[in-house]
Amino acid sequence: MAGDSLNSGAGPTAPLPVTLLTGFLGAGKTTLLNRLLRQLGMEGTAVLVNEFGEIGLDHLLVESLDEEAVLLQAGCLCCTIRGDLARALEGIARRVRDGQALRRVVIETTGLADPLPILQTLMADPATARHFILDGVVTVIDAVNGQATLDRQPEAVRQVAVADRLLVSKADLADPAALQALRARLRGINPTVVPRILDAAPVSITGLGPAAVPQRAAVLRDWLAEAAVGHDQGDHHHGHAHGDQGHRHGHDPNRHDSRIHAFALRFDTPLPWDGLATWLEMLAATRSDAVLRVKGILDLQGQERPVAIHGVQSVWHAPTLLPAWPAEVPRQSVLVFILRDLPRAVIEDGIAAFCAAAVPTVFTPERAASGGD
Ligand SMILES: Nc1nc2c(ncn2[C@@H]2O[C@H](COP(=O)(O)OP(=O)(O)OP(=O)(O)O)[C@@H](O)[C@H]2O)c(=O)[nH]1
Repeated sequence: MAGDSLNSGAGPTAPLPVTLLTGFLGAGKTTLLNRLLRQLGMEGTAVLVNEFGEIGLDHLLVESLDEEAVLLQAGCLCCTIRGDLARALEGIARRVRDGQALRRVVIETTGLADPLPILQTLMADPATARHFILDGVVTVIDAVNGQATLDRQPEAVRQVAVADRLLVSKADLADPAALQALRARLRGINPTVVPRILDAAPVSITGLGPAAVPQRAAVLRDWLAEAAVGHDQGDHHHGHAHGDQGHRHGHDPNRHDSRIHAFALRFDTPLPWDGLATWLEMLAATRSDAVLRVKGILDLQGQERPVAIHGVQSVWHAPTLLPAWPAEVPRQSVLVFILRDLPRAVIEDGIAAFCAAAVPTVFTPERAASGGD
């Protein structure tokens, strides 16, 4: 069963992918959603809209949703979320059982929402985790107000930090220098994602993996390439799991961002599942306050296929075996960490120590599901 530990239970069958669409108040989430819902491939999208305040209006502003839009009860999604969101998703699962051709869910959060409790609900609630899988977190940042929002609002920084895709809106209203400064700041908070400007070009908010269980090699290739961007920010290449101990801490010039940082680690030789899983579980159990999100594609000892893992604070989704390594991508593990007040060296040293001490084992999903031996 998902939601307990990294070694617990097999994944659900054919779960509906869920995209979390965040961004601060007025950033342009609804505008983007309206545009996306008209795009090919977005048919069968159920939209959950959450609002802050007495009267919800956004669901009226989201066009072309018909019966598929569900307005979550007024109230801050991150505060009152667990029951409401789980119930709303349960309703969607019921509709699918009744034969409605729903293919994905988009949750548009209130601008004030902290995305983490929402992610936790998706993964920790057993019934929810059976029917749904997190596809990705998409965060919209307003090019005009983004900097000021990040200065003032810690939740906006968290929205950027945990994002799988960063989309900058209102670039048409911002001057180029300001836009550049904003992009640099976003890269500082989350160097594992390349911010994209929202312009007339087609944009996708789906298949962001690894949580999406990418079935297409192209998705996996793009994810690995983008996550590797984290190396620009003082990362280094790990020759092997217990290799180089050298490291640099991310130096963030923005004081309001400085508690949260994201980086990617890369390992060229196959990792021992037991050592890595034990370390990650221990980390999540003891420092769930500091571990906002972990995601990765792994090359594991004794396993020919890539394995996707992802966790939010102390909650882990069951590891997923992906179809194959794309031909043109070097086989290597990429692990992305989004941390608060936890030095990168703690992660690097912990992984190195646990992997060095691990007895070589063969990873299989069944073995991971049974908790190891
Ligand atoms: N010029 C310009 N205006 C935009 C752009 N994106 C959104 N807007 C405008 O910004 C305003 C807010 O956009 P919404 O899509 O309602 O923003 P939101 O994030 O859903 O807002 P809340 O639900 O209040 O958090 C609207 O007036 C949009 O027309 C953009 O790229 N350029």
